[in-house]
Amino acid sequence: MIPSPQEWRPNGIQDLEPAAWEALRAGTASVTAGPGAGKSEFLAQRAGYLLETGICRPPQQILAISFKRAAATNLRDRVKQRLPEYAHRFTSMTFDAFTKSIVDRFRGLLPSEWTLGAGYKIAFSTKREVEGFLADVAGGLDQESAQAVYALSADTFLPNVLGATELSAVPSEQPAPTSASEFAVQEWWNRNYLHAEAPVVDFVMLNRLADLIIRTSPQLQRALRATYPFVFVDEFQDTTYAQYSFLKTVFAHEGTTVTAVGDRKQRIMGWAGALGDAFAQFEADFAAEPFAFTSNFRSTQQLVDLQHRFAIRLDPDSPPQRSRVEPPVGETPVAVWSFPTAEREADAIAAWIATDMEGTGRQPSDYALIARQKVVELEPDLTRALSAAGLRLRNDDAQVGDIRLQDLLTDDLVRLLLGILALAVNRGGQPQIWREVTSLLSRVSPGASVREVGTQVEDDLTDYLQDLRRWLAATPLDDNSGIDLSEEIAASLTNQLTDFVRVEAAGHKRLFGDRPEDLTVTLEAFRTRLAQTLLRVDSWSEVAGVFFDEDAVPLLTVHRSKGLEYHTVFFIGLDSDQWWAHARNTLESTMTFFVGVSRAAERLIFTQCDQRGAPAPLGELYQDLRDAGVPLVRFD
Ligand SMILES: Nc1ncnc2c1ncn2[C@@H]1O[C@H](COP(=O)(O)OP(=O)(O)OP(=O)(O)O)[C@@H](O)[C@H]1O
Repeated sequence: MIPSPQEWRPNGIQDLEPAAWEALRAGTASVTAGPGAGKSEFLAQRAGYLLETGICRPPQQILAISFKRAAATNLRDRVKQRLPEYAHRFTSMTFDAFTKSIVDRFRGLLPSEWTLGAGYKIAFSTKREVEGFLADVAGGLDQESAQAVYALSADTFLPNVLGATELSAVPSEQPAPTSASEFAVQEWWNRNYLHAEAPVVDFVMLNRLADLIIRTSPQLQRALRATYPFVFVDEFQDTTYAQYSFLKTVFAHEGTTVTAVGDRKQRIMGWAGALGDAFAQFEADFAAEPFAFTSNFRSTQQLVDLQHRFAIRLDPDSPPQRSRVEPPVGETPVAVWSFPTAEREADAIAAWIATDMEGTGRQPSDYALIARQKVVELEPDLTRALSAAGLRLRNDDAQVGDIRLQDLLTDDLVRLLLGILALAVNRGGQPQIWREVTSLLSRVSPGASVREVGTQVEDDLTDYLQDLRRWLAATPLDDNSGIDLSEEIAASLTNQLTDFVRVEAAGHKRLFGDRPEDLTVTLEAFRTRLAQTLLRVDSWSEVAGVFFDEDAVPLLTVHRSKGLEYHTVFFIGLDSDQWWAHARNTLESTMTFFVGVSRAAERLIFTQCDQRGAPAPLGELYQDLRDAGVPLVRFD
C-alpha cells in the first residue's frame, strides 16, 4: 500500500519536530539548525517521504550531495537501513565525485576547443605554485596591471576567483579581459589546459568544466533534471563559489526541488573557498523557503548549554537548543584534564577508556580522540598507551597510498570487496552482507528483468565464492616460513576480487565512480592496506575486521569528525601547539572548536599538556569553559 503524503510516518525514529514536518512537505527549502538537530536524519526521512509516497516516482532518483565521503556514506547507509527497497533510487555522493563523474561521462560534449582526453591528470596546485604563477603573469604586464595581479591572494585565487568564473564555450573568440583577475583566470586555463601538452586539472577546474558541459548541452540538462527532480545538499554552509554556481546552472530551474541543510556556525571550509553566506544566496536565487530546527537529538542538555556559549560567539542571535536526550545520572559530563607531558596524557586517556568500557560494556567506537590538527604527532603516544591498556588506536587521518584512511574505509568498492571476502570466509549467518553484495552487483549486470538479474548474480557469486574459498584454503596466513608474502598475497587477492567484480567494465566504472579520485588510486590503497592487514592476522576470518579496525578507538581531526557523533569525546590539546593560529582567524577557528565540541553525546573531556604549551591562544573560549564551571583536573 502506498501511503498518502498525509498518512506517511517517519522510519526508524518516533517523530519529527513541527518545523521539520513543515520542511519535509515543502518545495525548495533551506533548513538551518545547530549541531545534532537531525539535519542529516531529516534528509533521510525526506527521502523516505518522497520515495514511499511516490512523489518521487520510478525511475526518478534523489541526488544527495555531501562534502565529505564519510558524510555521503553515512547518509546512504541511513537510507539503506530505513528503506532497503528504495536504496537504489537514492544516489549519495560527494560534490567532487559528482562533478568529476559528469566530466568523465560526458566529456565528449565539451565544445571543441576544450576537448579533454580520457587519461587527463588530476593535480592539486600548492599555494607556492599559484604564487609563482601570479608572479609570472604579473611580470609580463605594465606596472598598474601587475600590481592588480599581485593583489590577488594565492590562497583564494583558485577557489574564489577561478572557481567563480564561467568558462566561455569558444575561448579563442572571447573578448579581451577587462580586469587583472579576468586576465589571470584566462592565463591559468591557457597554460594549464588549453595550450598545455597534457592538461592538468584540479577539482575547481573539473567543476568549471562540468558546468560548461551542462550549460552548453540542453539535452544533458533535460536528462539530469528528469533523472534527479529532487536534490539534497548536506552541510550547505561549506559550499564553495564554484559548487554554488554549478548548482545554479544545473538545478535552479522549475521542475527541480532542492533541499539545502546546514549550520552557519559550522562553516569550517572558509579557507577552501566556502561562500560567506551560502544560505542567503540560495534563498534569493532559488526562491527557497527558510526553516529552522531547534531540537538537539544528540547531546544532553548540559552539553547543549555549553555548546550554546560558543554558538553565541559565532552568532549572537543563535537560538538556544532543547536537548531531547535523557541525561545519565551521576556522571561528570564535562571536564578539562591538564598534564605535564603528552605521555602522561595518553596514559590517563587510555586507562580511563579501558575502565569505562569494562564498567559499561561500551565499544571502542563509542569514544573518539579529536584534535584540531597534527594528529600524526599525537599518534605514537596514544597508540602505545592504548595498547598497554589492551586497546587499539585507528588514525582516520593516516595516509594510505594517495588517500586518507577514513576515505578508504568508507568507499563503496572497498566495502564490496571486503563483503565478498567475508562471505567466502564465514559461511552462512551473514544475510545483510549477502544482500548488500548482491544488490550492488545486480545494479550493474546487464539482463532482461530485475528478477533474472538477481538470480544470475546470486549464482555467479555462489560459484565465485567456491573458487575463492579454495584459493583461501590454499593460501594460509599462519605460515611460519619466515618469508613475508603479504604484498604478493594482497596483490593476488585484489586482482581476483576486482576481476570478479569486473571493476574495469564501463558500467561498473560508473557504479564505482562515486569517489573523487581515480579508481586506480583507491585500488592501490586497498592493496596497501590489505598487505598491512595480512601482517597482523593469522587467519582469513580476521581480515575484514582488522582491515576496518572497527574495534579500535578512532583518532581524527575536527574536520574529519564533521557530521559524526560519539558517546565520549576527548578533545585533545587545548594548547598553543594545536591552537596557535586561533587569533589569526578567530571566527573560523571558533567554528572549528564548535564542531569538535558538538560531536559529544554524553561526555566531553578536554585535555591540555604543558609540553605542548598553555591554553593561552584560545583566550575567550577557555574563559567560557571556566565561566561554565567546567572542573579542571590536574594530573602530575
Ligand atoms: N527526529 C529524531 N528523533 C530521534 N532521533 C533523531 C531525530 N533526528 C535525529 N536524530 C538522531 O540524532 C542524532 C543527530 O542527528 P544528525 O546527525 O542528523 O544531526 P545533524 O543536525 O546533521 O548534526 P551535525 O550538524 O552536528 O552534523 C543522530 O543520532 C540521529 O539519529
